[in-house]
Amino acid sequence: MAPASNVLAAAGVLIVVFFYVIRRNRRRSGKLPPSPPYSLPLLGHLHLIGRLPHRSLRALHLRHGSTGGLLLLQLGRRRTLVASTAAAAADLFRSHDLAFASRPRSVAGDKLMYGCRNVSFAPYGERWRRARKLAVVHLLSPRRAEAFGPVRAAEAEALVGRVGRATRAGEEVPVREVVCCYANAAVTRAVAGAAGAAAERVREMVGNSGALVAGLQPDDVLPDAAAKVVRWATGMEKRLDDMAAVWDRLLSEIVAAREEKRAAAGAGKEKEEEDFLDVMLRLREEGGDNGFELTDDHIKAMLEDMIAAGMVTTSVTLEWVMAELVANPRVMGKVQDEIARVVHDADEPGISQAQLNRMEYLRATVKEVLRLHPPAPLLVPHESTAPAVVQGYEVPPGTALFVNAWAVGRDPAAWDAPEEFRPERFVAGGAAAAVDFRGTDYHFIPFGAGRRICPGINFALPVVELALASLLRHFDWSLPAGVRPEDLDLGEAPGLTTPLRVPLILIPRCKTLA
Ligand code: HEM
Repeated sequence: MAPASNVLAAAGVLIVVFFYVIRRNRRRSGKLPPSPPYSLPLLGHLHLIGRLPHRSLRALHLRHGSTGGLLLLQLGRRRTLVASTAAAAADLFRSHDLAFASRPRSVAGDKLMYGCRNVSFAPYGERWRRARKLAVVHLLSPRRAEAFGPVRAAEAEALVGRVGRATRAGEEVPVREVVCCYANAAVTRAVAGAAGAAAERVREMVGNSGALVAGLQPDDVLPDAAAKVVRWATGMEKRLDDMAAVWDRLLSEIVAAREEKRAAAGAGKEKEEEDFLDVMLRLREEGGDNGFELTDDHIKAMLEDMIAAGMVTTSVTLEWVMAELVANPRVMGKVQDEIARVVHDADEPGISQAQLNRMEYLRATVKEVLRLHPPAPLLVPHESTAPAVVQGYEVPPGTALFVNAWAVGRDPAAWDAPEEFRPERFVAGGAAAAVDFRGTDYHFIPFGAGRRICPGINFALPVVELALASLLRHFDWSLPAGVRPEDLDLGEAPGLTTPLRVPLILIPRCKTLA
């Protein structure tokens, strides 16, 4: 063949290959959910995510997402599907829950939670199922939540006492600190019986660990070996190892002290008096819980998981409720009137669960806060283990999933006046009176939905409601001099959970205490 025809033939082949590649890419990208156009080598779309990922992701969805509410991002090495509308959340939880029921691997989770031998970060499978069942049956069921009533009542009384002392001393109250102390004590006592100095150490550890798992980690972005080098070079590896060692010392001490006490007490406690640690030790002595292996590491991982998952979320919720109430004095007045109507005997020391159940407006207020400020705005990341076709788009296995509960709670297709703080929508006669957060109303998912829905709802609600009713029954609350409600900064701090950016400081005035 002559050289000129060689060149022509080669050009022809190139043109055919070129058009084949273009067509194939078009066909493939036609099937994948839409993505923002600009992606950088290694980083992918990471440069488009700001300090508050739930806000960045909603902004990206509005510019580049599908009309159904899906967006596909490449976040470093992780292909990530983002669901930002109620319709997308409904489709995922209703039709693809099993495919997306796992968790992406996290080195911080591995190191801090004994190789993910806990519930929250465990990959989907038999081990996760058994660990979750253990926690639900023995700590988080409605019956167990009721049994912990006296612990909650004692801690609510301590909370009122603490605020009362500040009031008498004419001091401002750092709301985050007092509600953290309360939530820590209420959760830690039910989980591990720890009180006083041990509970204080636990509180400090939970705070420090939160900072280490917040934000994007090197292993989210880089291949394993490169991520390890970055963790080592930045000191992250050492910080994680040190933190894991301190947690392990603390949890080992708590477990050993309890084993000693149980051995000394002989037959042990009545079953109703047991905390979660007692139950796990008893089950181990009896030969395990239905095949779930209860090694020391499993027990410590479960304790740490329940304490961390329960304490931060409930205290973050309480601080947000107090912030929204001082920003909306009309709502605060209505909640206080309701409490006064239900608890009319001033000499009654505490507030019973039956009384809390009659406080419809207080419950609606907590719901409205969870709609606007879900403590975990992107839930906990999920990961798919099987291919799925979601709203006609192909999503390959191994894709991480962020469900933006914060954006879903503000979806204008699902909520009237979504940006307004209006608890009335949740009371009888309101547009959302029948809407609940237990996983069937997909436009209201502060606890998630589907298989990985928070199992702690029954435990969390009385903790939050009792503290709130006690704080509002005994005190009037106002902002420090010179700060007007409209000046209050209602921005979030970044992290897996998002407290207020600026810790809330309030002035209480005693209503009922001598
Ligand atoms: C207001 C309080 C709370 C909120 C808003 C909340 C929210 C959440 C959310 C969004 C998830 C992730 C759901 C998902 O991945 O789709 C979760 C998981 C979890 N929560 Fe909660 N939570 C709260 C209280 C609690 C409490 C008190 C406990 C236990 C004492 C608890 C234990 C857990 C556990 C163990 C998981 C992991 C479930 C799994 O992966 O299977 N939570 N929670």
